[in-house]
Amino acid sequence: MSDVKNSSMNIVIRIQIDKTQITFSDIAKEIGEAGGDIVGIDVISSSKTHTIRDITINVNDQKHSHLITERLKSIEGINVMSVSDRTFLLHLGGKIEIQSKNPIKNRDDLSRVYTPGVAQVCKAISEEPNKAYSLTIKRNTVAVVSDGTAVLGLGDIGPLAAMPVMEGKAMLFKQMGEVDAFPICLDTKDTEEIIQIVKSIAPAFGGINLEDIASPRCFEIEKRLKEELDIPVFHDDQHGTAVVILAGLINALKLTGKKLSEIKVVLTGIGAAGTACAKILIGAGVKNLIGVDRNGALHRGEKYSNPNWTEFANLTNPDNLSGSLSDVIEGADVFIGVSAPGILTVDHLKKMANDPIVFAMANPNPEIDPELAEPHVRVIATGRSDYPNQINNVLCFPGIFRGALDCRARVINEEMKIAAAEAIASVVSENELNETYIIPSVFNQKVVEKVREAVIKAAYQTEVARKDPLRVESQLS
Ligand SMILES: NC(=O)C1=CN([C@@H]2O[C@H](COP(=O)(O)OP(=O)(O)OC[C@H]3O[C@@H](n4cnc5c(N)ncnc54)[C@H](O)[C@@H]3O)[C@@H](O)[C@H]2O)C=CC1
Ligand SMILES: CC(=O)C(=O)O
Ligand SMILES: [Mg+2]
Repeated sequence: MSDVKNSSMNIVIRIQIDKTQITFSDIAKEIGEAGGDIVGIDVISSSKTHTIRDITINVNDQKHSHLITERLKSIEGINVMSVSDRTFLLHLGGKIEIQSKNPIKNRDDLSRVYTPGVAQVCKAISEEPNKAYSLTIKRNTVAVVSDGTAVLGLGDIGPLAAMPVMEGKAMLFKQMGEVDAFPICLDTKDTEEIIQIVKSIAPAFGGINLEDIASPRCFEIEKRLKEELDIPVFHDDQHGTAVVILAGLINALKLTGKKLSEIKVVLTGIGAAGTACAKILIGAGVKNLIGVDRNGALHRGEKYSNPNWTEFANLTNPDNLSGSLSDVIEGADVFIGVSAPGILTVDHLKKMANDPIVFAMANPNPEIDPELAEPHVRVIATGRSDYPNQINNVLCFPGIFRGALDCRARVINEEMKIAAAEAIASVVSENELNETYIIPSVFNQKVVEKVREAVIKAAYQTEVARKDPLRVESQLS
Protein backbone atom coordinates (compact mmCIF):
# COMPACT_ATOMS: atom_id res chain seq x y z
CA MET A 1 0.00 0.00 0.00
CA SER A 2 1.23 3.50 -0.70
CA ASP A 3 1.87 5.43 2.49
CA VAL A 4 -1.27 7.18 3.56
CA LYS A 5 -0.65 10.92 3.79
CA ASN A 6 0.13 12.24 7.22
CA SER A 7 -1.39 15.69 7.46
CA SER A 8 0.29 16.42 10.79
CA MET A 9 3.75 16.41 9.22
CA ASN A 10 4.50 20.06 9.80
CA ILE A 11 7.99 20.86 11.00
CA VAL A 12 9.27 24.02 12.63
CA ILE A 13 12.83 24.97 11.70
CA ARG A 14 14.43 27.66 13.84
CA ILE A 15 17.16 29.45 11.89
CA GLN A 16 19.49 32.32 12.57
CA ILE A 17 19.89 34.43 9.44
CA ASP A 18 22.91 36.61 8.77
CA LYS A 19 21.17 39.47 6.99
CA THR A 20 24.44 40.67 5.49
CA GLN A 21 24.70 37.40 3.55
CA ILE A 22 21.18 36.26 2.64
CA THR A 23 17.60 37.55 2.46
CA PHE A 24 14.50 35.73 3.69
CA SER A 25 13.06 35.56 0.18
CA ASP A 26 16.15 33.61 -0.95
CA ILE A 27 15.56 31.18 1.90
CA ALA A 28 11.88 30.82 1.04
CA LYS A 29 12.86 30.08 -2.57
CA GLU A 30 15.27 27.34 -1.44
CA ILE A 31 12.56 25.73 0.69
CA GLY A 32 10.05 25.94 -2.17
CA GLU A 33 12.51 24.39 -4.61
CA ALA A 34 13.04 21.52 -2.18
CA GLY A 35 9.27 20.89 -2.24
CA GLY A 36 8.51 22.37 1.21
CA ASP A 37 5.37 24.43 1.74
CA ILE A 38 5.87 27.33 4.16
CA VAL A 39 2.73 27.63 6.28
CA GLY A 40 3.96 30.03 8.96
CA ILE A 41 6.80 32.37 9.87
CA ASP A 42 7.50 33.76 13.35
CA VAL A 43 10.20 36.29 14.14
CA ILE A 44 11.82 35.27 17.42
CA SER A 45 14.38 38.10 17.61
CA SER A 46 15.94 40.63 15.30
CA SER A 47 19.04 42.84 15.33
CA LYS A 48 20.72 44.94 12.67
CA THR A 49 22.73 42.03 11.31
CA HIS A 50 20.86 38.87 12.40
CA THR A 51 17.32 37.59 12.83
CA ILE A 52 16.06 34.38 14.34
CA ARG A 53 12.92 32.97 12.76
CA ASP A 54 10.75 29.90 13.24
CA ILE A 55 9.61 28.66 9.84
CA THR A 56 6.73 26.18 9.85
CA ILE A 57 6.93 23.97 6.78
CA ASN A 58 4.57 21.30 5.54
CA VAL A 59 6.63 18.31 4.41
CA ASN A 60 5.79 14.88 3.03
CA ASP A 61 7.62 12.75 5.59
CA GLN A 62 10.73 12.46 7.76
CA LYS A 63 12.96 11.97 4.71
CA HIS A 64 11.65 15.14 3.15
CA SER A 65 12.15 17.01 6.42
CA HIS A 66 15.77 15.84 6.53
CA LEU A 67 16.34 16.88 2.92
CA ILE A 68 15.10 20.43 3.50
CA THR A 69 17.07 20.78 6.71
CA GLU A 70 20.29 19.61 5.05
CA ARG A 71 19.71 22.02 2.17
CA LEU A 72 19.31 24.94 4.58
CA LYS A 73 22.39 23.90 6.54
CA SER A 74 24.49 24.01 3.39
CA ILE A 75 23.64 27.68 2.68
CA GLU A 76 26.06 30.45 3.70
CA GLY A 77 24.51 32.85 6.21
CA ILE A 78 22.06 30.36 7.74
CA ASN A 79 22.53 28.66 11.08
CA VAL A 80 19.93 25.92 11.63
CA MET A 81 19.34 26.08 15.38
CA SER A 82 16.69 23.40 15.79
CA VAL A 83 14.16 21.33 13.91
CA SER A 84 10.99 20.21 15.58
CA ASP A 85 7.91 18.40 14.46
CA ARG A 86 4.73 20.24 15.55
CA THR A 87 3.24 16.98 16.71
CA PHE A 88 6.20 16.45 19.05
CA LEU A 89 5.97 20.08 20.22
CA LEU A 90 2.37 19.46 21.26
CA HIS A 91 3.57 16.59 23.45
CA LEU A 92 6.33 18.48 25.26
CA GLY A 93 5.86 17.96 29.00
CA GLY A 94 2.74 15.87 28.37
CA LYS A 95 -0.67 17.03 27.20
CA ILE A 96 -2.72 17.32 30.39
CA GLU A 97 -2.38 18.68 33.91
CA ILE A 98 -4.35 18.73 37.16
CA GLN A 99 -5.83 22.02 38.33
CA SER A 100 -7.41 22.94 41.64
CA LYS A 101 -10.95 24.27 41.58
CA ASN A 102 -10.17 26.84 44.28
CA PRO A 103 -6.95 28.57 45.29
CA ILE A 104 -5.61 28.16 48.82
CA LYS A 105 -5.22 31.81 49.71
CA ASN A 106 -4.74 31.77 53.47
CA ARG A 107 -4.51 29.67 56.60
CA ASP A 108 -8.29 29.43 56.86
CA ASP A 109 -8.57 27.96 53.34
CA LEU A 110 -5.72 25.60 54.18
CA SER A 111 -7.48 24.32 57.27
CA ARG A 112 -10.62 23.61 55.22
CA VAL A 113 -9.16 21.92 52.14
CA TYR A 114 -6.66 20.02 54.23
CA THR A 115 -6.25 19.19 57.87
CA PRO A 116 -8.04 19.69 60.22
CA GLY A 117 -11.22 20.54 58.24
CA VAL A 118 -10.88 17.73 55.72
CA ALA A 119 -11.11 15.14 58.51
CA GLN A 120 -14.84 15.79 58.99
CA VAL A 121 -15.41 15.12 55.31
CA CYS A 122 -13.38 11.92 55.48
CA LYS A 123 -15.44 10.75 58.46
CA ALA A 124 -18.69 11.52 56.64
CA ILE A 125 -17.60 9.32 53.73
CA SER A 126 -16.38 6.61 56.06
CA GLU A 127 -19.84 6.52 57.68
CA GLU A 128 -21.67 6.73 54.36
CA PRO A 129 -19.47 5.60 51.42
CA ASN A 130 -21.99 6.87 48.85
CA LYS A 131 -21.03 10.38 49.88
CA ALA A 132 -17.78 9.87 47.92
CA TYR A 133 -19.91 10.72 44.88
CA SER A 134 -20.77 14.15 46.22
CA LEU A 135 -17.64 14.99 48.24
CA THR A 136 -14.79 13.74 46.00
CA ILE A 137 -13.82 13.72 42.33
CA LYS A 138 -15.27 10.20 41.97
CA ARG A 139 -18.51 11.16 40.24
CA ASN A 140 -16.78 12.78 37.30
CA THR A 141 -13.51 10.88 37.03
CA VAL A 142 -12.62 7.96 34.79
CA ALA A 143 -9.40 5.92 34.75
CA VAL A 144 -8.05 5.27 31.26
CA VAL A 145 -6.19 2.02 31.88
CA SER A 146 -3.79 0.33 29.46
CA ASP A 147 -1.01 -2.23 29.62
CA GLY A 148 0.40 -0.94 26.33
CA THR A 149 0.00 -4.25 24.50
CA ALA A 150 -2.24 -3.23 21.55
CA VAL A 151 -1.63 0.48 21.15
CA LEU A 152 -3.51 1.70 18.07
CA GLY A 153 -2.20 -0.63 15.38
CA LEU A 154 1.35 -0.34 16.76
CA GLY A 155 1.07 -3.49 18.84
CA ASP A 156 2.87 -4.23 22.10
CA ILE A 157 4.93 -1.06 22.55
CA GLY A 158 4.76 -1.12 26.35
CA PRO A 159 3.20 1.08 29.02
CA LEU A 160 5.57 4.06 28.76
CA ALA A 161 5.12 4.39 25.02
CA ALA A 162 1.35 4.01 25.43
CA MET A 163 1.12 7.16 27.58
CA PRO A 164 0.72 9.69 24.72
CA VAL A 165 -2.34 7.81 23.47
CA MET A 166 -3.86 7.60 26.94
CA GLU A 167 -3.17 11.30 27.56
CA GLY A 168 -4.86 11.99 24.22
CA LYS A 169 -7.90 9.96 25.30
CA ALA A 170 -7.99 11.96 28.55
CA MET A 171 -7.96 15.22 26.57
CA LEU A 172 -10.84 14.00 24.43
CA PHE A 173 -12.84 12.90 27.47
CA LYS A 174 -12.45 16.38 28.92
CA GLN A 175 -13.03 18.46 25.82
CA MET A 176 -15.87 16.46 24.34
CA GLY A 177 -17.61 15.13 27.44
CA GLU A 178 -16.45 17.30 30.37
CA VAL A 179 -15.28 14.05 31.97
CA ASP A 180 -12.06 14.16 34.01
CA ALA A 181 -9.99 11.22 32.85
CA PHE A 182 -6.64 10.06 34.09
CA PRO A 183 -4.14 7.95 32.09
CA ILE A 184 -2.86 4.88 33.94
CA CYS A 185 -0.37 2.66 32.12
CA LEU A 186 0.47 -0.55 33.92
CA ASP A 187 3.81 -2.30 33.74
CA THR A 188 2.35 -5.78 33.74
CA LYS A 189 0.74 -8.11 31.21
CA ASP A 190 -0.59 -10.45 33.85
CA THR A 191 -4.37 -10.70 33.65
CA GLU A 192 -4.86 -11.31 37.38
CA GLU A 193 -2.48 -8.53 38.33
CA ILE A 194 -4.22 -6.04 36.04
CA ILE A 195 -7.59 -7.00 37.52
CA GLN A 196 -6.29 -6.60 41.06
CA ILE A 197 -4.64 -3.24 40.36
CA VAL A 198 -7.75 -1.82 38.70
CA LYS A 199 -9.90 -3.05 41.59
CA SER A 200 -7.51 -1.44 44.06
CA ILE A 201 -7.56 1.97 42.39
CA ALA A 202 -11.31 1.90 41.68
CA PRO A 203 -12.39 3.87 44.80
CA ALA A 204 -11.15 7.11 43.25
CA PHE A 205 -13.07 6.63 40.01
CA GLY A 206 -16.64 6.71 38.74
CA GLY A 207 -15.77 4.53 35.76
CA ILE A 208 -12.99 2.51 34.14
CA ASN A 209 -12.14 2.88 30.45
CA LEU A 210 -9.88 0.02 29.39
CA GLU A 211 -7.77 0.94 26.37
CA ASP A 212 -5.41 -0.79 23.98
CA ILE A 213 -5.14 -4.06 25.90
CA ALA A 214 -4.46 -6.97 23.54
CA SER A 215 -6.94 -9.74 22.95
CA PRO A 216 -7.80 -12.32 24.18
CA ARG A 217 -6.57 -11.05 27.59
CA CYS A 218 -8.79 -7.96 27.32
CA PHE A 219 -11.98 -10.08 27.35
CA GLU A 220 -11.24 -11.78 30.67
CA ILE A 221 -10.08 -8.52 32.26
CA GLU A 222 -13.23 -6.68 31.25
CA LYS A 223 -15.56 -9.53 32.19
CA ARG A 224 -14.08 -9.93 35.67
CA LEU A 225 -13.93 -6.22 36.39
CA LYS A 226 -17.56 -5.85 35.33
CA GLU A 227 -18.53 -8.62 37.73
CA GLU A 228 -16.40 -7.41 40.60
CA LEU A 229 -16.83 -3.62 40.49
CA ASP A 230 -19.97 -1.52 40.96
CA ILE A 231 -18.88 1.19 38.50
CA PRO A 232 -19.04 1.00 34.68
CA VAL A 233 -16.13 -0.81 33.06
CA PHE A 234 -15.90 -0.32 29.31
CA HIS A 235 -13.23 -1.59 26.94
CA ASP A 236 -13.22 1.22 24.45
CA ASP A 237 -11.49 -0.68 21.62
CA GLN A 238 -14.22 -3.28 21.80
CA HIS A 239 -17.40 -1.41 22.50
CA GLY A 240 -16.62 2.18 21.56
CA THR A 241 -15.49 0.98 18.16
CA ALA A 242 -18.45 -1.38 17.75
CA VAL A 243 -20.92 1.40 18.58
CA VAL A 244 -19.45 3.79 16.03
CA ILE A 245 -19.25 1.09 13.34
CA LEU A 246 -22.93 0.30 13.85
CA ALA A 247 -23.78 4.01 13.66
CA GLY A 248 -21.83 4.39 10.41
CA LEU A 249 -23.33 1.26 8.91
CA ILE A 250 -26.92 2.28 9.75
CA ASN A 251 -26.37 5.47 7.74
CA ALA A 252 -24.30 3.97 4.90
CA LEU A 253 -27.02 1.37 4.29
CA LYS A 254 -29.60 4.15 3.93
CA LEU A 255 -27.60 5.24 0.86
CA THR A 256 -27.42 1.80 -0.73
CA GLY A 257 -30.96 0.84 0.28
CA LYS A 258 -29.79 -2.52 1.68
CA LYS A 259 -30.97 -3.99 4.98
CA LEU A 260 -28.76 -5.21 7.85
CA SER A 261 -30.47 -8.58 7.67
CA GLU A 262 -29.66 -9.02 3.96
CA ILE A 263 -26.04 -7.92 3.69
CA LYS A 264 -22.88 -9.99 3.60
CA VAL A 265 -20.21 -8.48 5.87
CA VAL A 266 -16.53 -9.44 5.80
CA LEU A 267 -14.71 -8.37 8.95
CA THR A 268 -10.91 -8.57 9.25
CA GLY A 269 -9.06 -8.64 12.57
CA ILE A 270 -10.86 -10.78 15.11
CA GLY A 271 -9.25 -9.18 18.12
CA ALA A 272 -10.73 -6.75 20.62
CA ALA A 273 -12.48 -4.43 18.18
CA GLY A 274 -13.47 -7.16 15.68
CA THR A 275 -15.10 -9.42 18.25
CA ALA A 276 -17.24 -6.66 19.75
CA CYS A 277 -18.08 -5.32 16.32
CA ALA A 278 -19.37 -8.74 15.21
CA LYS A 279 -21.47 -9.05 18.38
CA ILE A 280 -23.12 -5.66 18.02
CA LEU A 281 -23.81 -6.18 14.30
CA ILE A 282 -25.35 -9.60 14.88
CA GLY A 283 -27.40 -8.12 17.74
CA ALA A 284 -28.60 -5.40 15.36
CA GLY A 285 -29.76 -7.93 12.74
CA VAL A 286 -26.78 -8.89 10.53
CA LYS A 287 -27.06 -12.58 9.60
CA ASN A 288 -24.20 -13.17 7.20
CA LEU A 289 -20.90 -12.07 8.77
CA ILE A 290 -17.54 -13.72 8.08
CA GLY A 291 -14.52 -13.05 10.27
CA VAL A 292 -11.03 -13.19 8.79
CA ASP A 293 -7.81 -13.14 10.79
CA ARG A 294 -4.18 -13.79 9.78
CA ASN A 295 -4.84 -17.40 8.72
CA GLY A 296 -8.03 -16.75 6.81
CA ALA A 297 -11.76 -17.06 7.46
CA LEU A 298 -12.80 -18.33 10.88
CA HIS A 299 -14.99 -21.38 10.35
CA ARG A 300 -16.42 -24.35 12.22
CA GLY A 301 -14.41 -27.56 12.16
CA GLU A 302 -11.05 -25.80 12.67
CA LYS A 303 -9.24 -26.12 16.04
CA TYR A 304 -8.26 -22.68 17.29
CA SER A 305 -5.90 -22.16 20.21
CA ASN A 306 -7.83 -18.94 20.91
CA PRO A 307 -11.16 -20.01 22.52
CA ASN A 308 -12.64 -16.70 21.46
CA TRP A 309 -12.21 -17.68 17.82
CA THR A 310 -14.03 -21.01 18.31
CA GLU A 311 -16.96 -19.11 19.83
CA PHE A 312 -16.74 -16.56 17.02
CA ALA A 313 -16.82 -19.28 14.33
CA ASN A 314 -19.88 -20.80 15.97
CA LEU A 315 -21.78 -17.51 15.91
CA THR A 316 -20.87 -16.37 12.39
CA ASN A 317 -20.17 -17.57 8.84
CA PRO A 318 -23.52 -19.31 8.15
CA ASP A 319 -22.19 -20.99 4.96
CA ASN A 320 -19.04 -22.07 6.83
CA LEU A 321 -16.71 -20.63 4.18
CA SER A 322 -12.98 -21.16 4.57
CA GLY A 323 -10.02 -19.67 2.73
CA SER A 324 -8.32 -16.32 2.45
CA LEU A 325 -9.75 -12.82 2.36
CA SER A 326 -9.69 -13.04 -1.46
CA ASP A 327 -11.85 -16.16 -1.31
CA VAL A 328 -14.52 -14.86 1.03
CA ILE A 329 -14.78 -11.24 -0.12
CA GLU A 330 -16.64 -12.36 -3.26
CA GLY A 331 -20.09 -10.76 -3.25
CA ALA A 332 -19.63 -8.96 0.08
CA ASP A 333 -21.68 -5.80 0.53
CA VAL A 334 -19.58 -4.49 3.39
CA PHE A 335 -15.92 -4.77 4.36
CA ILE A 336 -14.91 -3.77 7.88
CA GLY A 337 -11.23 -3.79 8.80
CA VAL A 338 -9.92 -3.55 12.35
CA SER A 339 -6.76 -5.46 11.57
CA ALA A 340 -3.63 -4.22 9.81
CA PRO A 341 -2.58 -1.73 7.13
CA GLY A 342 -2.74 -2.50 3.44
CA ILE A 343 -4.41 -5.92 3.51
CA LEU A 344 -7.33 -4.91 1.25
CA THR A 345 -6.59 -4.46 -2.46
CA VAL A 346 -8.42 -2.96 -5.40
CA ASP A 347 -8.85 -6.53 -6.74
CA HIS A 348 -10.72 -7.38 -3.54
CA LEU A 349 -12.99 -4.36 -4.04
CA LYS A 350 -13.75 -5.45 -7.59
CA LYS A 351 -15.02 -8.78 -6.26
CA MET A 352 -17.52 -7.16 -3.86
CA ALA A 353 -21.23 -6.74 -4.61
CA ASN A 354 -22.58 -3.52 -6.13
CA ASP A 355 -22.28 -0.35 -4.03
CA PRO A 356 -19.52 -1.66 -1.75
CA ILE A 357 -19.20 -0.10 1.70
CA VAL A 358 -15.66 -0.16 3.11
CA PHE A 359 -14.74 0.80 6.67
CA ALA A 360 -10.93 0.51 6.80
CA MET A 361 -10.29 1.39 10.41
CA ALA A 362 -6.79 0.21 11.33
CA ASN A 363 -4.86 3.08 12.88
CA PRO A 364 -2.79 4.92 12.00
CA ASN A 365 -2.77 3.38 8.51
CA PRO A 366 -5.95 1.74 7.23
CA GLU A 367 -6.46 -1.58 5.44
CA ILE A 368 -6.54 0.30 2.13
CA ASP A 369 -5.46 3.78 1.13
CA PRO A 370 -8.79 5.66 0.85
CA GLU A 371 -7.64 7.39 -2.32
CA LEU A 372 -7.05 4.00 -3.95
CA ALA A 373 -10.38 2.65 -2.79
CA GLU A 374 -12.56 5.65 -3.56
CA PRO A 375 -13.14 5.04 -7.32
CA HIS A 376 -14.28 1.46 -6.62
CA VAL A 377 -16.64 1.87 -3.67
CA ARG A 378 -19.86 3.65 -2.77
CA VAL A 379 -18.71 4.60 0.74
CA ILE A 380 -15.24 4.61 2.25
CA ALA A 381 -14.59 5.42 5.90
CA THR A 382 -11.41 5.26 7.98
CA GLY A 383 -10.39 5.92 11.58
CA ARG A 384 -8.41 8.98 10.54
CA SER A 385 -9.24 12.64 10.95
CA ASP A 386 -7.70 13.70 7.63
CA TYR A 387 -10.30 11.96 5.45
CA PRO A 388 -14.09 12.26 5.34
CA ASN A 389 -16.14 9.73 7.33
CA GLN A 390 -13.94 9.31 10.38
CA ILE A 391 -15.21 6.23 12.18
CA ASN A 392 -13.41 6.48 15.46
CA ASN A 393 -14.40 5.48 18.95
CA VAL A 394 -13.94 9.11 20.03
CA LEU A 395 -17.50 9.60 18.76
CA CYS A 396 -18.66 7.23 21.47
CA PHE A 397 -16.62 7.17 24.67
CA PRO A 398 -17.05 10.79 25.86
CA GLY A 399 -20.84 10.71 25.49
CA ILE A 400 -21.36 7.17 26.75
CA PHE A 401 -19.36 7.89 29.93
CA ARG A 402 -21.00 11.32 30.31
CA GLY A 403 -24.37 9.57 30.34
CA ALA A 404 -23.23 6.67 32.52
CA LEU A 405 -21.66 8.99 35.11
CA ASP A 406 -24.63 11.36 35.17
CA CYS A 407 -27.13 8.58 35.89
CA ARG A 408 -24.57 6.77 38.06
CA ALA A 409 -25.03 3.60 36.04
CA ARG A 410 -23.70 0.40 37.57
CA VAL A 411 -22.67 -0.90 34.12
CA ILE A 412 -22.73 0.04 30.45
CA ASN A 413 -24.97 -2.63 28.94
CA GLU A 414 -25.92 -3.68 25.38
CA GLU A 415 -29.06 -1.53 25.40
CA MET A 416 -27.00 1.55 26.29
CA LYS A 417 -24.51 0.77 23.48
CA ILE A 418 -27.21 0.32 20.83
CA ALA A 419 -28.89 3.52 22.04
CA ALA A 420 -25.54 5.30 21.67
CA ALA A 421 -25.10 3.97 18.11
CA GLU A 422 -28.58 5.10 17.09
CA ALA A 423 -27.99 8.49 18.68
CA ILE A 424 -24.72 8.98 16.77
CA ALA A 425 -26.38 7.94 13.49
CA SER A 426 -29.30 10.29 14.12
CA VAL A 427 -27.04 13.34 14.23
CA VAL A 428 -26.70 13.10 10.43
CA SER A 429 -30.07 14.21 9.07
CA GLU A 430 -31.66 12.69 5.93
CA ASN A 431 -30.88 15.93 4.07
CA GLU A 432 -27.24 15.91 5.07
CA LEU A 433 -26.59 12.22 4.45
CA ASN A 434 -24.29 11.48 1.51
CA GLU A 435 -21.35 9.24 0.58
CA THR A 436 -18.81 11.49 2.29
CA TYR A 437 -20.98 12.26 5.30
CA ILE A 438 -22.33 9.10 6.89
CA ILE A 439 -21.07 9.88 10.37
CA PRO A 440 -21.02 13.18 12.27
CA SER A 441 -17.78 14.98 12.85
CA VAL A 442 -15.96 14.40 16.08
CA PHE A 443 -16.42 18.15 16.67
CA ASN A 444 -20.19 18.09 16.22
CA GLN A 445 -21.41 19.17 19.64
CA LYS A 446 -24.73 17.40 19.21
CA VAL A 447 -22.99 14.01 19.39
CA VAL A 448 -22.18 13.99 23.11
CA GLU A 449 -25.49 15.59 24.01
CA LYS A 450 -27.53 13.03 22.05
CA VAL A 451 -25.44 10.06 23.15
CA ARG A 452 -25.66 11.15 26.78
CA GLU A 453 -29.43 11.46 26.68
CA ALA A 454 -29.95 8.16 24.86
CA VAL A 455 -27.61 6.33 27.24
CA ILE A 456 -29.32 7.71 30.34
CA LYS A 457 -32.75 6.69 29.01
CA ALA A 458 -31.52 3.17 28.19
CA ALA A 459 -29.82 2.85 31.59
CA TYR A 460 -32.99 3.91 33.31
CA GLN A 461 -35.17 1.55 31.26
CA THR A 462 -32.84 -1.38 31.96
CA GLU A 463 -32.70 -0.50 35.66
CA VAL A 464 -28.97 0.00 35.93
CA ALA A 465 -29.21 3.74 36.68
CA ARG A 466 -28.88 4.82 40.28
CA LYS A 467 -30.00 8.41 39.59
CA ASP A 468 -32.28 10.01 37.02
CA PRO A 469 -30.78 13.32 35.90
CA LEU A 470 -33.17 13.60 32.93
CA ARG A 471 -36.18 13.81 35.28
CA VAL A 472 -34.46 16.50 37.34
CA GLU A 473 -33.50 18.37 34.15
CA SER A 474 -37.05 18.22 32.75
CA GLN A 475 -38.42 19.54 36.07
CA LEU A 476 -35.96 22.43 35.92
CA SER A 477 -36.71 23.36 32.31
N1 LIG B 1 -10.98 3.52 14.26
C1 LIG B 1 -11.17 3.17 15.51
O1 LIG B 1 -11.92 3.77 16.26
C2 LIG B 1 -10.44 2.01 16.05
C3 LIG B 1 -9.49 1.37 15.33
N2 LIG B 1 -8.86 0.31 15.86
C4 LIG B 1 -7.79 -0.28 15.06
O2 LIG B 1 -8.09 -1.63 14.78
C5 LIG B 1 -6.92 -2.41 14.84
C6 LIG B 1 -7.09 -3.56 15.80
O3 LIG B 1 -7.26 -3.07 17.11
P1 LIG B 1 -7.60 -4.06 18.31
O4 LIG B 1 -8.78 -4.88 17.98
O5 LIG B 1 -7.59 -3.25 19.53
O6 LIG B 1 -6.28 -4.97 18.30
P2 LIG B 1 -6.11 -6.53 18.62
O7 LIG B 1 -4.65 -6.73 18.73
O8 LIG B 1 -6.98 -6.94 19.74
O9 LIG B 1 -6.66 -7.25 17.30
C7 LIG B 1 -6.06 -7.18 16.06
C8 LIG B 1 -6.42 -8.43 15.29
O10 LIG B 1 -6.03 -8.24 13.93
C9 LIG B 1 -5.43 -9.45 13.49
N3 LIG B 1 -4.59 -9.20 12.34
C10 LIG B 1 -3.34 -8.69 12.31
N4 LIG B 1 -2.87 -8.71 11.05
C11 LIG B 1 -3.84 -9.23 10.28
C12 LIG B 1 -3.95 -9.51 8.90
N5 LIG B 1 -2.94 -9.27 8.07
N6 LIG B 1 -5.11 -10.05 8.44
C13 LIG B 1 -6.14 -10.31 9.28
N7 LIG B 1 -6.07 -10.08 10.60
C14 LIG B 1 -4.94 -9.54 11.09
C15 LIG B 1 -4.67 -9.94 14.71
O11 LIG B 1 -4.32 -11.30 14.62
C16 LIG B 1 -5.67 -9.66 15.81
O12 LIG B 1 -6.56 -10.73 16.00
C17 LIG B 1 -5.79 -1.46 15.19
O13 LIG B 1 -5.16 -1.01 14.03
C18 LIG B 1 -6.50 -0.31 15.85
O14 LIG B 1 -5.81 0.90 15.70
C19 LIG B 1 -9.16 -0.21 17.08
C20 LIG B 1 -10.09 0.40 17.85
C21 LIG B 1 -10.78 1.58 17.41
C1 LIG C 1 -8.96 4.64 18.14
C2 LIG C 1 -8.40 3.62 19.01
O1 LIG C 1 -8.81 3.48 20.15
C3 LIG C 1 -7.38 2.72 18.49
O2 LIG C 1 -7.01 2.82 17.32
O3 LIG C 1 -6.89 1.89 19.27
MG1 LIG D 1 -7.62 2.12 21.33
